[in-house]
Amino acid sequence: MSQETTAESVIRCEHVTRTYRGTGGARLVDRLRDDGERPATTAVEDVSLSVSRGEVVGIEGPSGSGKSTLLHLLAALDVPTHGTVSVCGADTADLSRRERTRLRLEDVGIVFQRFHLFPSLSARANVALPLVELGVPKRERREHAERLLDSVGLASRTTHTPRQLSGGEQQRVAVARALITEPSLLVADEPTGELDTATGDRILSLFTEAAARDTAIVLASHDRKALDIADKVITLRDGGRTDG
Ligand SMILES: Nc1ncnc2c1ncn2[C@@H]1O[C@H](COP(=O)(O)OP(=O)(O)OP(=O)(O)O)[C@@H](O)[C@H]1O
Repeated sequence: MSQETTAESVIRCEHVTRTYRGTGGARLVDRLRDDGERPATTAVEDVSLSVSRGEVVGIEGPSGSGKSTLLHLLAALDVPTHGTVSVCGADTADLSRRERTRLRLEDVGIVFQRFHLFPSLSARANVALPLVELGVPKRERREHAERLLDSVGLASRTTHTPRQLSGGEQQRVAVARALITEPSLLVADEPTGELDTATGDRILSLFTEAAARDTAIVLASHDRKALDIADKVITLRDGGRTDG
C-alpha cells in the first residue's frame, strides 16, 4: 500500500506508465512491416495517486502532458504498460475486456472531451442509455433521464438529437449521461471546456453534489474554476507528476 492509499480508495494508481508504440496513423502495410524501430511515446510515466470516496482530484498540465491518457487509465478504458491501476478494488489489467466494460457500466461515469453522443438518439435516449444496458424499465429510465436533463438546464431539449444542440448543450447531455448510474467514480476530461460561465458553474455544482454523495471525481482541466472545486490538484508535465 502506498502512503497515499487508504481503505476508502476508489482508485489506487501505483507507478503507472503508459507507452504508445509509434504506430499511430501509419498505414497497415507499414505496421505489418514494423520492426520495432519506430519511436514510442511515453504519455504517462511513473504516476501514483489515489482517490477516495467523495474526493475531487483535479489534473492540470499543458497540452500533451498526458492528462487524457491518465484519465483513460483511471476509467478502465485502457490498461497501463507498467504499474497498476485498481478501480473499486479491481486491478484493471487482471480483467477481460468484457469485465472492464461491466466495471465501467456499473461503477464509472465518463465525460469525454468530444462527448461521444449517439447522433441518431435524442438527448433523453443518450442520457438513459446506460440504464438500458443495466435493464432498468423504460418508464423509470425516461423519468430519471428527464430529471437529470432538467438539472443541467435542458428540460426543453429532451427530444433534440445531438446535431440540433450546441456544443455546450451536448456537453451537458454528456454530463447527465455520466451521472445517471450514480457511479462510484466520475472521470471528466475538460467538462467545462465548451460552456459559458453560468452553465459551467452549474455543471461544477452537480459535480460537487455528486462528491457529497460519495462519488470520487477526477477531472482534467485548463479551467481554474473547475480545478478550484478539487480537494487536491496534481500537475503533469511530460507524463510525470511535478506537484511533489
Ligand atoms: N493513441 C496514441 N498513440 C500514440 N501517441 C499518443 C496516443 N494518444 C496520445 N498520444 C501522445 O501521448 C502524449 C499525451 O497525450 P494526451 O492526449 O494524454 O495529453 P493531454 O495532456 O490530454 O493533451 P490535451 O490537453 O491537448 O488534450 C502526447 O504526446 C500524444 O501525442
